[in-house]
Amino acid sequence: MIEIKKVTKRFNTKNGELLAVDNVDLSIQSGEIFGIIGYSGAGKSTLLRMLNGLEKPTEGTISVSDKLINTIKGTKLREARQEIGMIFQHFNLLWSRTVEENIAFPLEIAGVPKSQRDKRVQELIELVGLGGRGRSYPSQLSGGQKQRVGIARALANNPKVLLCDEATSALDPETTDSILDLLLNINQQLGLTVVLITHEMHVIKKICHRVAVMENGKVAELGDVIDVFENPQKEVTKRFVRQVVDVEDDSLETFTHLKEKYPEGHIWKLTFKRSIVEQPVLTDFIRQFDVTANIVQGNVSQTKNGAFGELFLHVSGVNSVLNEALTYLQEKGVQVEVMSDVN
Ligand SMILES: Nc1ncnc2c1ncn2[C@@H]1O[C@H](COP(=O)(O)OP(=O)(O)OP(=O)(O)O)[C@@H](O)[C@H]1O
Repeated sequence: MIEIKKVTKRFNTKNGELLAVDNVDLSIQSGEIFGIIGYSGAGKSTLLRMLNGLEKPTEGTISVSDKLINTIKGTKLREARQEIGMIFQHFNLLWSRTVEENIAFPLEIAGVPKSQRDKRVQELIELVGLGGRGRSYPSQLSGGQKQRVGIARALANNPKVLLCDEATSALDPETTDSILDLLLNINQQLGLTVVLITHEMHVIKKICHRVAVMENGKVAELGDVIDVFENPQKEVTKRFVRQVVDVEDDSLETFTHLKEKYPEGHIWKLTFKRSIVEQPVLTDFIRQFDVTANIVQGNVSQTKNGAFGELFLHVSGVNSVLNEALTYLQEKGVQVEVMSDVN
């Protein structure tokens, strides 16, 4: 769907040449939610803006739906852009126009007749959950509602790709989640390809299938979100993963602490990989075996491709039953470490 080949972007500044994007190769599949994360200045916005021709690469090629975005101009570029919607951190709405008029704007530019326009606007208002707010002005809306208008406007011409430039960075955590849920729904309902840039790992964790980590204009790491979370390679990636999961191995400290707190019984450390947490393994384990088990500490993260993490259980019961229970968990694919028999 999107092919970025050997793309470099240099800017001429008064302090000389600045390398913003450095020889990037990326291939983004149709229907995928692809995240690009990096700190300020990493080159994310420049890369995103090259995807709809707002910037031209200095070297390399960019194709979206088989159209070479970096070479086409004029009408051809305008037509190609109708297939690529974009939303922005600060919404970029027209303040003197109502919600309906904002959403209708790209349809007017595309020459869609008024009756079709009105119908499409109403569909979009429903799709983004803004029913009843069509006649409001942007100044009368909350941040989340403004971004919903931005999304409706970006979808007006039925694009194949939606580019999201820090779309939730100006929103509070709860509103961020509701906008991310909306993006996820749109991706599933319409099969839309979504490319988003962010500096928040939470955003990547919640909705992306794959992620590229950018640093100094280069892609430092690339992979399925769950693989990157489980096994970050580069220091920059580890820093991002730490925003949402503590990747330091603090098991020993945890164990010492738990042993003091629970002098009787046993402490088991359960490690879950991928989607196994979603299976009712723990419920079955407690139902089937005559053991007492309490979750005393845990850090399980849900990503788009499954969950992973660790749980510390305090268990007690007859040794033979405990052994059976342990075997059951291991057979279900849960890694169990008996940290020590403390009684
Ligand atoms: N039009 C421009 N002219 C000159 N330099 C630019 C221009 N646009 C971006 N840059 C520079 O290119 C580098 C990459 O910027 P870019 O905005 O792509 O990074 P970013 O990762 O999106 O960061 P941020 O989140 O702060 O926007 C920065 O050093 C920036 O100052």
